Amino acid sequence: MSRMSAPSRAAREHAERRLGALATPPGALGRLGGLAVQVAACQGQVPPRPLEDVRLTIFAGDHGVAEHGVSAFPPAITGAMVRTFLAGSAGVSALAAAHDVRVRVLDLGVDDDFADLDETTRSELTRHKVRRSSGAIHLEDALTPDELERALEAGAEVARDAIADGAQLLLSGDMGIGNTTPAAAMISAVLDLRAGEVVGRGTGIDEPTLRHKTDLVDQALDRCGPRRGDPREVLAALGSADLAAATAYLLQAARSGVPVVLDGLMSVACALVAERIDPGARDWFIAGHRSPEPGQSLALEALGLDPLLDLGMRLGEGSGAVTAVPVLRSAVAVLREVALLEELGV
Ligand SMILES: Cc1cc2ncn([C@H]3O[C@H](COP(=O)(O)O)[C@@H](O)[C@H]3O)c2cc1C
Ligand SMILES: O=C(O)c1cccnc1
Repeated sequence: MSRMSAPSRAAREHAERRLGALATPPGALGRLGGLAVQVAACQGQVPPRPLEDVRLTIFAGDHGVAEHGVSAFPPAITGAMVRTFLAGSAGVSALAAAHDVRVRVLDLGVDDDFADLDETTRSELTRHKVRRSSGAIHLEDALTPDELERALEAGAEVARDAIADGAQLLLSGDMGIGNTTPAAAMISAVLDLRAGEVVGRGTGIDEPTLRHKTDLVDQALDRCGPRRGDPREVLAALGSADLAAATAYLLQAARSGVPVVLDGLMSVACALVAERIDPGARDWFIAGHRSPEPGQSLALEALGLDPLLDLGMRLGEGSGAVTAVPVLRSAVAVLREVALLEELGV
């Protein structure tokens, strides 16, 4: 049974009336207007509260399929990048610092024991760890049923804890060499497409590698068979611990009535699965940006979401979502602070 409720219709209508009454020509704020109305509807409050507490969770994990020649980079990069997030010096770290977004990285399935980290950092990083790497999806399921349950519970708990601690807006990010392969497989399965329409170049693979990656995704889809009709089976067969946790995180945010900004391919693949698990979740999702990955645009279209930014970014990590945060804050500011036309006294 669905535990999803819709954003407040009363607040939406109130926000639309306020938007229409602002001291601006009708429609002059463009998409900022609709965005402000969406935030007000999600918060159930007009004008909406400023988005002060904004948090990104990066779900990290390795992928068995990455050992089979689908990425331009080796799997050892995943653990190295996790250490870079912890040091605050990754691409997304710079963006998050610029836009006052708190970043948390969690190891759901990195093929690394992080024995070099101090005990506090290590236990915080790995407390939700499900396994080291996930199954190579063209050969075997990514997760056992028990691992899937643990990953789903972890993602939900992370969102619940952040919200209980005051988060007003959540963002989801990813780290895991090879993860554009399971993400493309998940999107292909849900949208019932062959891999050729969905698979993209990820970190920048060449033409022969792209053909090989596409073949492996088709093999994974064939192996999955009719189970692809069930979104949870899609996560277990074609996903990973990190992608399952990210899906549950998005779902929990929606169920708790907190809006989420989506990022690139991985985040949007998880959002698509979340919407299939609990229809209506998408009303709580805001598409931060468009990635050049074809699967990301296909999934956004299926979700009925129009991304805020289109900067050609294909980094992942939550970087596109973080870059969209100032646009969202701008939308909230205009609905809160702009005078009403009637106050002009003309
Ligand atoms: C140094 C480096 C930093 C990254 N940060 C995010 N990704 C991104 O690239 C990976 C997905 O692409 P593929 O499926 O082609 O491997 C993921 O780790 C994603 O987060 C990175 C990749 C690299 C190499
Ligand atoms: O769409 C993304 O977020 C993306 C694309 C390529 C590599 N990493 C992430």
